[in-house]
Formats: sequence, C-alpha cells, structure tokens
Amino acid sequence: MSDDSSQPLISDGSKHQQEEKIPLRESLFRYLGLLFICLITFGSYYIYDIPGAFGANVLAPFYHTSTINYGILYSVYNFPNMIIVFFGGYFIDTLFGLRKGALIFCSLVMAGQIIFAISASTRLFWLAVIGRLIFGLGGESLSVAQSTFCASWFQGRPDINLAFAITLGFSRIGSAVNFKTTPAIADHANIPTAIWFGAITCGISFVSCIVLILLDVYRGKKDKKEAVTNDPVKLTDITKFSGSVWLVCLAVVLFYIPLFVFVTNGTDFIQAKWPQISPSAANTLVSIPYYTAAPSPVIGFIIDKVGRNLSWMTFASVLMAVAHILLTFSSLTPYVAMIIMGVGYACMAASIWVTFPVLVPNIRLGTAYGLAFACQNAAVALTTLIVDAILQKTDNNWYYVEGIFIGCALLGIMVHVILVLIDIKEKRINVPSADMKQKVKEINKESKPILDTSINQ
Ligand SMILES: C[C@H](NC(=O)[C@@H](N)CCCCN)C(=O)O
Repeated sequence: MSDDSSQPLISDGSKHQQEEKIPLRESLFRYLGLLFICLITFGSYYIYDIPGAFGANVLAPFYHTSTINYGILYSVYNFPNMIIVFFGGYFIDTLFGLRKGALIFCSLVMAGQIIFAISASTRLFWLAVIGRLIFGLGGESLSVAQSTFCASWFQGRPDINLAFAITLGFSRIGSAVNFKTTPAIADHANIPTAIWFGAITCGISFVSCIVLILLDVYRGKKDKKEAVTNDPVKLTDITKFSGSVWLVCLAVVLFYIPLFVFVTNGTDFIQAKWPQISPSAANTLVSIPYYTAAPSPVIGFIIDKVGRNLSWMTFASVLMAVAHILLTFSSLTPYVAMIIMGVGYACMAASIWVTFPVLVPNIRLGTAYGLAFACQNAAVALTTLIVDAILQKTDNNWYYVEGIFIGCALLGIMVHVILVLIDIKEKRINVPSADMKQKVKEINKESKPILDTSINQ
C-alpha cells in the first residue's frame, strides 16, 4: 500500500487547498455536482407539504374522510422515521453505499408519490396513506444521503458551509413553491392533477440522482480515494460517538422542535392571538422561516469566511428563543418574530450540519446524519402529539405550548454553551474555517485503509 492511500476520502485536490488556489475547472465540477445534490431532494421537499397546501378542510372531504384522519398523512411519514432514517444512514455506510442508497431512497419517494397521485385519481384514502408511508421510507433517508454527498464532495474545501446552505436554500424553495403551485394547479385543473404534478417533481429528482451517481463515479475515479477502509461500520459504533456528537444531536432536536412543530401548527396560534389576520396571511406568516432559508447561502458564504460554526449555532438558538418570547409575550406584529425565527433558521441550517464531518469520520457519516435525523423526527413527532393533547385539554391555551417552545429554545442555548466549553479544550467546531478543515483531515487519517472499495459505491 502506498503512503498515498492512507488518506481516506480526502482527495488530492483538497489536500493542500489551504495553501493552494483551487483551479476553476475543479470548482465548476464541484458546483455541477452540487446542482444535482440539490435536485435530488427537490421533489421530496416539494411533495412533503402537498397535504398542507390543500389543508384538512379541502383534502378530508375530497377523500370522504374526517379531518382527524387527514393528520395520518403526516404521521405515517414522521413516526416510522423515528427509526427508519437511522437505519437509512447506517445502510448507506454499510449495505448499500452512498450511490445505491440514494437511488433506492429516491425510487421510494417517487413510488410513494405516484401511489399518492393514483389514490387522488381514485379517491381512495387508504391508498393515499400507503403512498405517504412509502414516501416516508425514502424521504428522510434521502436527506441523509444528500448531506453525506455534500460532505464528501466539499470536504476539505473552503466553501463547505456555502454548499450545505445552498442545498438547504434550494430544498426549501421546493417547499415554498409547493404552497403556491399546488393550490393554483388544483384551481385551474383539479386536485389529482396537482398531486400528479408532485410526482413529476420526484421524477426530476430521480433523473438528477442518476446524473449525480454518474458524476460521483467520475469524481471517485478522479479523486481515486473513496471510503477505503478496514474499519467496518457497526451499529454499536454510535456508542463510540463522542459526547459532542450527541450534544449536537440534542441541539438539532431542541432547535427543530420550536421550528417544525410551530410551522405545522402555528396558524391557529397566530389567528387566536391576532384575530384580524386572515387564515391565508397566517399561513404565509408561519412559513416565513422556510422562505428566509432561501438566502441562507449568503450566511453559508460568511460562515466559510469566518468559521466558528458553534458561535453561529448559539446565535441561532438565541434568535429562536427571542422569536418565541416575542410571539408569546408581546403584541408586536408577528412578522418581526417570524423574520427573526427565519434568520435563526438560516444561520442554524448553514452551520450545524457541517459540524458532523468534523466530529465523525467519513465512513460513519451516514450513520451520524441518520442518528441526528432520527432524533429530530422522534422529537418532532412526539412533541406534535403532546401539543395536540395540551391544546385539547386546555381548550386551546397556547401559553402552555409556547412554554414548551421557549423551554426548548432556552435549553438549546444551554446545550450550546456546554458545547462551547467542551470545544475550548477540543478546538474542533468553534475555530476558524481553516482549523476546522484541518480537523476533518485528522479525523479521517485515523481510519486505516485497505483495498476494499465496495463501501460507498
Ligand atoms: C437540513 C434539514 N433537514 C432536515 O431537517 C431533514 N430531516 C429533512 C426534512 C425534510 C422535510 N420534511 C432542514 O430541512 O432544515
């Protein structure tokens, strides 16, 4: 084995980037890859909120079912993903490899949406539930594959935060576009056509996935060093993850509860507190954080320059707490709080996901992202149930619910402070970008390579 091969997953091209200028051709190639990395989840982000774009009052009568059953279209996605997404990430690292895994998950997303569309054409609610379930089997794991692709294509480069932020901005454009196009298509044509249109977006993602795989094969040949390791990934490896990995997972949970659960349920809160705001304006208001995620690449670009991801994450948690405190205790227009929340989301999303490649070697990156997404899904699904129960029991007293959101945000700040204290010693994720990149190289050098290239293919 040559000395050279002892640099798993770190490409020659990226080895000396700190000292050398990256050739334009190389950057163009990475950004071409990034375009397809973005596109693979465009469909899944677009279709996720198709039921939400119609709302229970439209979709339930369409399927001749109750508004309570409507919620099943979301829970069959979220609940299985408390576990499935973890195995999705683990299988990426072990059984499937990144490329095959992405293709399988993309196929599940498309198949699920086609079944959902058939259910709309036949008005069979049980078929809609099956479609959403199959979508869920692939949807979250596809996001794990996307993060893993992004980490491996941009690792060691000075623009990794930007790359992650671009994928998020692009995906969230998918979510936002759905809220506009789905009702518009249904108005001009009908509900099944709007849902079939979702299947087309998944088709675009599927084709993009194939193109990405071809590009990744080319990149593999070019970089020559792909996940070559004699250090097999085991399920029990998660017990060896450092405390910081678990704390970052906790930070994910504590940030995304007051975000995702609020966005899904917040319309009623806005209307209860500001009755003068119309239902459609309230809908737009709560989805402001998703719109503000679109310019998150600008924040990613800045983080690339200054580094110190942990400080950005802490700042984002503070903004989340401020936003919910304003929503709850002030009569200031809710637009201010929602924009603050959106800026917080853009900062968090551009900084937190990039910390995993610094804390976990590449060969376990899928498992780590899977773990984080599984914790996030479990927390969001359980909190949604708790919120529903509290609202029912207290006759829609939103103060209790907001108490949960504020509590999560404040705990999130504490977790970040603990991470900062740990990092003063470890110097991994609250350091300038160049030092962070050096840490990524070091953590990957620790893996011992052999000539088995089956994993990650
Ligand atoms: C980047 C982050 N991703 C997630 O939270 C994933 N769980 C995928 C969510 C897909 C939408 N249902 C994000 O979107 O902020």
